[in-house]
Amino acid sequence: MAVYTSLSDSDMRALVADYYLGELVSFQGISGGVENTNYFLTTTTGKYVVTLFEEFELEEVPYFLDVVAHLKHKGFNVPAALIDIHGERLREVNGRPAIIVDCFPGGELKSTDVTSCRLMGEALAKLHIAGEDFPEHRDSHRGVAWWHKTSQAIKDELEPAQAALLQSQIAEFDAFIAEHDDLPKTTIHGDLFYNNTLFEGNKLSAIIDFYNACHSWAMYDLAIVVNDWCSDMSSGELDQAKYRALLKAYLHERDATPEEVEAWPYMLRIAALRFWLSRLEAWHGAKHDPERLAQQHDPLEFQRILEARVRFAPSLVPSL
Ligand SMILES: Nc1ncnc2c1ncn2[C@@H]1O[C@H](COP(=O)(O)OP(=O)(O)O)[C@@H](O)[C@H]1O
Ligand SMILES: N[C@@H](CCOP(=O)(O)O)C(=O)O
Repeated sequence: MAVYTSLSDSDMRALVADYYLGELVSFQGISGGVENTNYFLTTTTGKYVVTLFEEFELEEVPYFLDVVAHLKHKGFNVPAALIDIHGERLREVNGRPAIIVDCFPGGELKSTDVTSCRLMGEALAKLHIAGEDFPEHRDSHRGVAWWHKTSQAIKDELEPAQAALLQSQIAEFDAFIAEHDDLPKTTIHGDLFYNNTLFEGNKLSAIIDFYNACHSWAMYDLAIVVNDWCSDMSSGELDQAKYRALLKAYLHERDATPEEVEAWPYMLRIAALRFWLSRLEAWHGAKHDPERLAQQHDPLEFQRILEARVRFAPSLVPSL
């Protein structure tokens, strides 16, 4: 279970007393996520989620809270931090930065289908348009500099063919992006896997977990979404019906420029590489701790997706 920082009953009571949330009724650690500690919290006024940030220090968190506040202001169902009795939205709890947000209705999808892919494509395009005028521009903490550093640091742990694949893909992307530094950017989610959405029946009820948000290429974010929502995880291959539904809905809301069409195959590959690498890093970091290792996502899934996109990367537009 991904509860890295445990909260006792008295910790939680003290926390709740600092908000206008009535009395504590119950709380329970949330399994599922791997980055932060999350608790479901029930009080006499409703249901909430407490998040303790495990990867960021206090001063790094406001950017992410600002992104969510911006999108909420524009009408998206996203988890904005609640304000406490001191007028603050961010505090430290047991040494970690912490927030409380509303708990949204709905549940995680067990798997994606054509309908959910269509809804995601439409919502993602609207998110990208809404993020264009967000004034804070933060680079990704798992962006170009990170994948250079991490691929170097981890290469000796890999099979020679894996290390060669990583290096060749990074070099190919570097060469492409050096010639295309004006590719459209916006505020992106950066980790919009289907387990970061909630659905009520056939309705997308919320988008959560904005802690990989950054200012980056819209096509990179779209590729992150496509690789997770539209891939067969056992082979890495794209499900063409889901893929077409997601792209058609996205492009209906937001036109792609010719440069974005050209960038698309590179983005599919580098987006796969980014998650292969973060999973490899987490896997190797946890390998001496069986409990933590058991919580990690399988790196091989994204190696297979990358290999599949190297074999065949579809174009953005003629697929419709
Ligand atoms: N605001 C929320 N409303 C409802 N469920 C939530 C909310 N925030 C998190 N969850 C649940 O907790 C799980 C883990 O949260 P997530 O933010 O993905 O964790 P992590 O930051 O570790 O990736 C989600 O998959 C979802 O089921
Ligand atoms: N989506 C990433 C992992 C991000 O962490 P999570 O806590 O949202 O699962 C992946 O699948 O590698």
